[in-house]
Amino acid sequence: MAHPVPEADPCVSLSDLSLAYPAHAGGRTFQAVEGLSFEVGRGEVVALLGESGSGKSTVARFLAGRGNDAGEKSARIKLVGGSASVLDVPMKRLSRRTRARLTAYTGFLSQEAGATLTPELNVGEILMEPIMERSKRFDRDAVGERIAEMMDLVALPLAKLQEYPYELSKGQRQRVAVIRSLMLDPVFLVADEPTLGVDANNRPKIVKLLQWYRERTNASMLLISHDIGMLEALVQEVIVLQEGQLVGRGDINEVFRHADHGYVQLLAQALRANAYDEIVDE
Ligand SMILES: Nc1ncnc2c1ncn2[C@@H]1O[C@H](COP(=O)(O)OP(=O)(O)OP(=O)(O)O)[C@@H](O)[C@H]1O
Repeated sequence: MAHPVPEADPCVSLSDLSLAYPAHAGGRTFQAVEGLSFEVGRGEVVALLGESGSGKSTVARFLAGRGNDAGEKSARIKLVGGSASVLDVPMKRLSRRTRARLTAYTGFLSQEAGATLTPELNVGEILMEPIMERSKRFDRDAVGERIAEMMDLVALPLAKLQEYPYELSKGQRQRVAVIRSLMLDPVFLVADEPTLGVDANNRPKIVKLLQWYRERTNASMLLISHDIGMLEALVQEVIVLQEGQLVGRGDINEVFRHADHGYVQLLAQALRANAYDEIVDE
């Protein structure tokens, strides 16, 4: 049985990978990703960019080992071509046990994670839950200190630990979700739009938390984000998808400066209009 290797380099490797959603309601299998090849080196932060429906979340969920998590069968992601490995674990036909081992090392922040916090738990319980599920024996003081440090970084007062999700603002809920995704010290973090829907004042706090985490742990990350502040602060390489295929890839500045694909040019223009100049002018 494959065991995840936390120090694997590359941390993620895809070769000609194709992913599909199963046929349902009389429809046909839908191929969401086609012939995708890239690597994420150990300690590297890669961003996946692309328009809505280009396959970013599908890739993210699959690589985080959560391709089968969705309740409905129709939302389960199938590897239908090529190969992928994460922390040296081949992703084809993952057994339940191997998947559980892998997800102990890979953090996942789903899109709109803040909206899916368990309503019956207070923030303290929500943050402790991943640790409690793993083992009842842990150093409470050390965990408490880490939670306090992360709360401080994202400017959440400790009093919030007693509050329930409905008592928090959307941005506060999202910050709690980001902290939660880091609670098990993932060596590989997959984050789908971590700052989406968070107001401009609070977005840099999430960026700061992820930067702090990376500096502390040298974790590898796959980020889906069109947030300039986040790309600028964290990302070395970008991968651009369109209709499930790779249409641009490389150093963030190079890709946008020398975009030879129509969509990449459009994306670069859109990002530039949102202060991307700050990056390219450096
Ligand atoms: N559960 C599902 N069943 C069938 N098709 C799906 C399912 N989820 C997504 N898709 C399809 O797969 C394609 C890729 O979707 P995906 O969510 O990965 O794109 P995305 O780039 O993350 O989009 P967004 O930026 O809007 O989140 C889309 O055409 C989408 O309609």
